[in-house]
Amino acid sequence: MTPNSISKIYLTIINWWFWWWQVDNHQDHLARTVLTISVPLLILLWYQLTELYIRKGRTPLPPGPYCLPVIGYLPFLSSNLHERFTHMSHRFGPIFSLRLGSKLHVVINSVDLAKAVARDLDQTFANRSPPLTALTITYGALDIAWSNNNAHWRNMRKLLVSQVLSNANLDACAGFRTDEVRKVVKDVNGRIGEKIDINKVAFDAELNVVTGMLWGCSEGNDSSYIGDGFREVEFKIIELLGAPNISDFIPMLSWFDLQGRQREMRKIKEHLDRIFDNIIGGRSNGNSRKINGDGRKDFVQILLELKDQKDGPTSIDNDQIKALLFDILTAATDTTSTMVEWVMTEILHHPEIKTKIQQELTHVFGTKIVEECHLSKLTYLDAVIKETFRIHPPLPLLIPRSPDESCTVGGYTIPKGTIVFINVWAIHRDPKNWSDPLEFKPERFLKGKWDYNGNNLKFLPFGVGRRICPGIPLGEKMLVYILASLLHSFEWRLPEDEDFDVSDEFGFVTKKRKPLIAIPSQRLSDASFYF
Ligand code: HEM
Repeated sequence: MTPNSISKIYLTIINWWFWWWQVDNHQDHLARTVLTISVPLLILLWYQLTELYIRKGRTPLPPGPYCLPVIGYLPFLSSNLHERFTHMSHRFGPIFSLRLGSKLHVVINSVDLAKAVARDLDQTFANRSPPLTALTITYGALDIAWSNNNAHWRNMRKLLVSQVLSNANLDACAGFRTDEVRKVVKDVNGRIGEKIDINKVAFDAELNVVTGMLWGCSEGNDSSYIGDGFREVEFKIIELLGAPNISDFIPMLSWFDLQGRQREMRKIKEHLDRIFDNIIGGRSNGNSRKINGDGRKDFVQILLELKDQKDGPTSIDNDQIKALLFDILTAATDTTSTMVEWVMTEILHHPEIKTKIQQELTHVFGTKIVEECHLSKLTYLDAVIKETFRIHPPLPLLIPRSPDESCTVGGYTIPKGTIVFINVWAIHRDPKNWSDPLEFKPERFLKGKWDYNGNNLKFLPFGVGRRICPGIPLGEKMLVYILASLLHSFEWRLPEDEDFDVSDEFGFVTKKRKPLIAIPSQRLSDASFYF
């Protein structure tokens, strides 16, 4: 049946219905009322019976709450999705499903089932199902994070890992990190006794390191391209990526963009587009192609050369370059600064832990400034960072995955195209996995071997399987370097009027609800280390 004939039938029924209601016949009154109520009920019953019939003999869907027709469970979701899902897992079990609008969602809340999805069926569950805001900002999922598991994704990920995040390149770019972290120490020293937004300090440092690695210049530099206010732009992007959008759940409404989310994201995309066009345009004018001081090409240069090899197996186009630059900038900055803020919050909340970290720092660096080459000796600080990741994973539901065929997990069917969350927040706080899970005890990470590579499925702050974060080596280095420098060079205290607050706010990156503001004082006796 064509859509045209369906709409004709639909219009005829509506016309007939209205005509009947307008007939002034009192005998029809009761019949009309009964029919008006019973027709929707019959449709609902028919829908449920059809579902039952289709599913007869098949493994059932995971259990879950009752969902309303059309809108599903949407009206009952609270804003802190990670907490809500964790509560629901206590009621429905380690795997449950819910329909949001017309889309089926499944939430995985246990180590065993996370293993089934991200290890045993890793290949099947390697697709994404990007929300419309993500499609808008990534040129239609041409980036890495939102792309499906295909040749393009493999090519982009390989490029990032081999050209930006390889040990050789990270070693070669050590100068960027040293310069930026020293700049942080100098800037903070210039604001002794003042209130400092810790997230901003860390964000700017990470942004400068990453732009340095990508196109050789940092913010505040004439040729940084990024300009002021990138942090605010990025916060807006993260907000839009995590905010529920009716258009995603009820696709027939997407055309109207009722909440204006796609419109807002399109504006941001135009802004970023201009920045990336400037960078690419600047290089395309022949002689201004950028080579780093030591003779190595920076990442933009490598990408442009690949672009020149038109139709080659690894050639890429302008939009793909921009999507990749977008991914790296946003994936690296907000996560790292959010974690620096959480770690500093927990440390200020636990003075005995701060003392232990500073003793370790004094033991390793004496009264001198922190050097990157000795960071691996900071085992206690490393344990504190890991414990903070356990309690406050910045992506508590990771990035949702989607199976490319129907499959069975934990005895339940997960249909092709379902949106699947791995609830790392629940796994990190499950008493089956951790003793006293709500207590902040870094010592638990001093025993045994813990890393961020998803080897132990009780601890997954960077994800697991083939979609695991490729930025672990850079993220880890920057976190330890910034934190060690802030804590070795300065004493920190909260402003008098500030209460401790460890509450979070769910988002694509889940941040502290209230930004951490702290006041520094000098800690090193030799003032020359601050300049
Ligand atoms: C503290 C720092 C960071 C944290 C906590 C973090 C966390 C994560 C998480 C949880 C994921 C999703 C993994 C999954 O779905 O299983 C992810 C994906 C990703 N991250 Fe990171 N990340 C950090 C730093 C970085 C850095 C520095 C980069 C790059 C320079 C980066 C690039 C990416 C990319 C490209 C993806 C998508 C991977 C894919 O879908 O194949 N991240 N990250």
